Amino acid sequence: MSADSPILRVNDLKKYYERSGGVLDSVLGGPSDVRAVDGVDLTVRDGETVAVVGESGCGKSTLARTVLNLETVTGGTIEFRGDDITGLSGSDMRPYRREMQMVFQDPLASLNPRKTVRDILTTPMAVHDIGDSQADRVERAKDLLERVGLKDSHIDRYPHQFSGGQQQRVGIARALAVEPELIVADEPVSALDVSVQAQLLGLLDELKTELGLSLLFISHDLSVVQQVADRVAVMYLGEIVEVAPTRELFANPQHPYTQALLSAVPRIDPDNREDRVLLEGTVPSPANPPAGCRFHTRCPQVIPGDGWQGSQEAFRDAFRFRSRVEAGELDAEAARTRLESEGQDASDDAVADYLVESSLDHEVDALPADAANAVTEAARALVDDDEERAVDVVQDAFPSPCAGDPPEASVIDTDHTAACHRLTDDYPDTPE
Ligand SMILES: Nc1ncnc2c1ncn2[C@@H]1O[C@H](COP(=O)(O)OP(=O)(O)OP(=O)(O)O)[C@@H](O)[C@H]1O
Repeated sequence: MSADSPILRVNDLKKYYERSGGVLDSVLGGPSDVRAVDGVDLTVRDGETVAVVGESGCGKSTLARTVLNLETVTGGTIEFRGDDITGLSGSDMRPYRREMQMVFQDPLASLNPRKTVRDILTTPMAVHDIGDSQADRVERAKDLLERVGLKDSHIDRYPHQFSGGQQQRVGIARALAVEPELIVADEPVSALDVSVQAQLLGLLDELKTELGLSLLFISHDLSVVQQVADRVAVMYLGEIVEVAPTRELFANPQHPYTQALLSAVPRIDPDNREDRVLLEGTVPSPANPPAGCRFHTRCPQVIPGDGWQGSQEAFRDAFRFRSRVEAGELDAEAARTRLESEGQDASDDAVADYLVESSLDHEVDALPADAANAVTEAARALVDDDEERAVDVVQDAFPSPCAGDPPEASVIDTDHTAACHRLTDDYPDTPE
């Protein structure tokens, strides 16, 4: 191991889950893998807390587990202090298991209900030859309990005899029992009340400083991340889209996804609510991620193709329509049933109009004339049950470079990179 190397470095890390082929898969030409983590580069330096944030389903937990070799790696490498530990298991992984410990989201589920805290803390010590005797290990366990804010007299309690916050303290003590260098904490406070969260975040920070620990901290909650992290990596659909020192990320977010996540945090900049960016819809399936920039289907700043005559807002509206057609979300028959049940005109023209009106934020007339025609034509194709033509029409009418090549990471500042086409020279800011 080299002391100069970062404690953890992952390079182009991939974790794909195989999907078993169902009926739908055979129709669609075979199952595609779930690309939960898809080419992640990430470094944790000595004594640093790096947070990974993103919405549910972005692959954060999979990244945490894969880094610890708790999942089989599909591709890429994991280095601990410069040693390649990719794919190690059993006795080869054992020395590293001691150095890299995990704290889980649900403390109760992660603690054996039939064991006392004494067993929970001393067993891993015995496994890793820590302590000269069982008596020594028990003394260490008592010290640990005090260190995490519990009492040494708690040593003979069972997990269910503690509150949620206390259980998580036991979970942290267990991780510390083997004197690790790195803790990977997966949503360690999200199951707890806000006041308890604050206490535990304070504890983690104290322990980090006292023990010189490094932390990889997984969270969906940016207000939590702001309190604990030195650097933040923003994850979307299996990829890291932006990395920056925490203060820099909050002050100067560059990726539209980061901007949207930040604007949804109630505590940040409450006087500036008009800047709020709505993050629409949910994360697309990692079995079939969008081409190009994976965020483009939800991105408020999706770049118009050459020749677009309208505003950015109008393009966003038209592009959202395109994405919904591509995703098969516009159901002409359901629209017809609805119109019929409401006693309204349910002719083909009326159904097409309904599909258009219910999918656009603004009146269709607010689009440039060609675009309005394309939207109407695609809706008519859907009414005619010709989805393929509808997709062709919207793709021809509303091209975007964001749906082409994936964006490369641009360097914004020291330690700050973001991967968005808008940040490259090829696509300077489009005027509103
Ligand atoms: N064992 C598995 N088999 C198949 N797919 C999986 C498996 N584990 C996770 N996935 C899929 O991988 C993707 C990423 O999941 P993951 O739990 O890592 O995301 P996350 O960002 O941690 O979300 P959450 O906060 O909800 O746990 C999801 O689409 C999930 O359904």
